[in-house]
Amino acid sequence: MTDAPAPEDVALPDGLVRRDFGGGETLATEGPVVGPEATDGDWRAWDASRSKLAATYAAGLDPGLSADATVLYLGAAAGTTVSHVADVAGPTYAVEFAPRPVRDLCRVADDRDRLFPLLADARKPESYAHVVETDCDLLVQDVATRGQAEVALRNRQFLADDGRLALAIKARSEDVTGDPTDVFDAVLDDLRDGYEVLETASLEPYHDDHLAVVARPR
Ligand SMILES: C[S@@+](CC[C@H](N)C(=O)[O-])C[C@H]1O[C@@H](n2cnc3c(N)ncnc32)[C@H](O)[C@@H]1O
Repeated sequence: MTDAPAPEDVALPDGLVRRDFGGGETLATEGPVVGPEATDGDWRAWDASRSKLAATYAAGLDPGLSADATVLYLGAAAGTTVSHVADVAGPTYAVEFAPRPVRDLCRVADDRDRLFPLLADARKPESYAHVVETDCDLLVQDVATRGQAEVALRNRQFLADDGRLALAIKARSEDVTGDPTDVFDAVLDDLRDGYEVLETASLEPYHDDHLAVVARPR
């Protein structure tokens, strides 16, 4: 593992910029508006307090997003974060198992021809293996559920050998009462069955008791 650089030193891919919307610099992507968010022309503010992936950048980590990357996103909810990912990346498969947010996610995808919503359980990758490309460049995981390492391991099959996993571990989803540090260590230990952990960083102050992890398949 390496020390994370300062957030402003993390190189951003084409399509992702730092921009001041009036309250200081924040990340921004260009695309159709989703819900209440600050905009400037076609630029949309990507708020770290509403997105673990944006907070991962704010923590000084490079999650491996790149222009035209093929992305599998697990735990898409109503599409807040995955909309920004699809503004930047190529084909973006968005898995969410709760029907209600998927309705909103489908509306977000209506405006984006590279975003493909999938109503599916991320613990059962066989249910979407016929749709999702293999050799994905990036696997983003933000599923607030027990067994977060196991979900990442089961979906490793979709990643290219040189792909990246950008995972947000929520301690309380694994163990409500456990010390978050112990919980993170246990999840990272399990994750190492299939991944080499490259960088980790706390997502505070944006998201309490969350750890960002960037890893690659091994
Ligand atoms: C913290 S929210 C995700 C927020 C979203 N990533 C964003 O930033 O816009 C976690 C989501 O994971 C979903 N989830 C939990 N377990 C899941 C599973 N096994 N398969 C698919 N989605 C799951 C939940 O329904 C919830 O919408």
